Amino acid sequence: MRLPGRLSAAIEVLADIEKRKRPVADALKDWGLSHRFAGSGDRAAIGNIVYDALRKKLSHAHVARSESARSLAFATLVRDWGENPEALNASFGDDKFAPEALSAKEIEHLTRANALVDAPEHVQADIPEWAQPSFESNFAEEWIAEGAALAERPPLDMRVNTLKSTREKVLKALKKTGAQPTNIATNGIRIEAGKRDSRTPNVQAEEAFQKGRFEIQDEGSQIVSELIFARPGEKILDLCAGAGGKTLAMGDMMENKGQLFAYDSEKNRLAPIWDRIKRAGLHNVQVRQPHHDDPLTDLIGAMDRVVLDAPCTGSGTWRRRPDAKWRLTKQLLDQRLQEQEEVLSQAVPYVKVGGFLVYITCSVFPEENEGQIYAFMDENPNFELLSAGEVWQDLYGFDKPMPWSSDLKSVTLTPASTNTDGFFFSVMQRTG
Ligand SMILES: C[S@@+](CC[C@H](N)C(=O)[O-])C[C@H]1O[C@@H](n2cnc3c(N)ncnc32)[C@H](O)[C@@H]1O
Repeated sequence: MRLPGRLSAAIEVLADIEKRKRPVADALKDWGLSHRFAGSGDRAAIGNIVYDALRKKLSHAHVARSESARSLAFATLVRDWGENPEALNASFGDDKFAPEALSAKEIEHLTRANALVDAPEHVQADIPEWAQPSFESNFAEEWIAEGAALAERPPLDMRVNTLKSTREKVLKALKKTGAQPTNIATNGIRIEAGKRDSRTPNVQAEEAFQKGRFEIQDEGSQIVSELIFARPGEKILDLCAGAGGKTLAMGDMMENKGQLFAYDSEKNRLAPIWDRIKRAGLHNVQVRQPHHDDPLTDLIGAMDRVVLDAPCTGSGTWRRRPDAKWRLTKQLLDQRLQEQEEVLSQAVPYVKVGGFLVYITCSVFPEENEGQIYAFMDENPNFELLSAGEVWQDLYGFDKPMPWSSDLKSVTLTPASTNTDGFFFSVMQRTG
């Protein structure tokens, strides 16, 4: 397929997503199944147009003066991919798969200079209007830039498993992909986001991945995992372990010594963890599944650290899941806040006196972050907020990009500040 056919396909998929309110991955998969002639390059290019269109849905619609699937797709090509509208029209001439050519009016809109100057601020930031107060309170005058950075394409990040390899060796194995060391995370590797129709390399097909020498993990997630400061020999409960991204990173930091307990209230979420543990060569992880008898009673009062990678809105990952950005509602945020309160109080009994409670989210909303831990400490005066700064300086020194911090203790990573996904990290010590 050439670009005109790919553009038509992207318009079809975007219309399907809008009409049936379905996740983008499902809509793309269905399109692929019903168009088996399309090659992997076509699918990647169509996916890129669809994801880019959704990332900047509001600003594209403002510029194009229409929210239609057609307008979003064309705006993506002109604003993000640098296509010239007249040249696009000319390329449609002999292509039977091309969409209808752009009208003079459409071209006028798409090429208007400074088209976002008169746009409402949340449109400039490409975030839902209801989320504006949260962004403003978190990021002050930087909030539009922070929103806009969450609307860019993300890189592909990997964490080297030091139990099995070194960063140098994995970099060598992935040389042809253009992989480079990450800027902040100690053992991270990054393949920068491509432009236009470029394909992300399938690193999971590499021998180094199959042999457990690296895992896919965003650099922000790697950084918060390092900040947990898991030490060899400790006992640590990962209470919201899910598929085990943080579990694996902690296991590596613990050098396979001590005991890690991985639990999640949703059995299905734990499903990938066994394979991942095995591939990583970890021997010190016990997976505990939900059970009608409490599966964690033996851990009460015994944990050096309890890690809460809490259920959250995922607003820090909007670059990767732009459709979730538009599906999120204030009601869903309120639901997550309730779950976070519950999981925080659930964690308390397992933390030994002198031990640490780590609270992490992949959200940039202060309600889910500082709001939760300060409310928790009001209720639990035997927990004291520590500064993540010291560990940060030990690990990364002073010359790396710095995260946001409203209290100089907890930290918020963002695409605009640390060039990572958005993450919140805080650590509290149990004093009594
Ligand atoms: C952000 S995800 C965890 C991601 C995972 N730690 C990783 O790094 O791949 C949050 C997880 O918390 C789980 N969860 C929600 N409420 C919980 C609860 N009360 N107790 C334990 N797990 C819970 C969810 O099922 C979900 O898998």
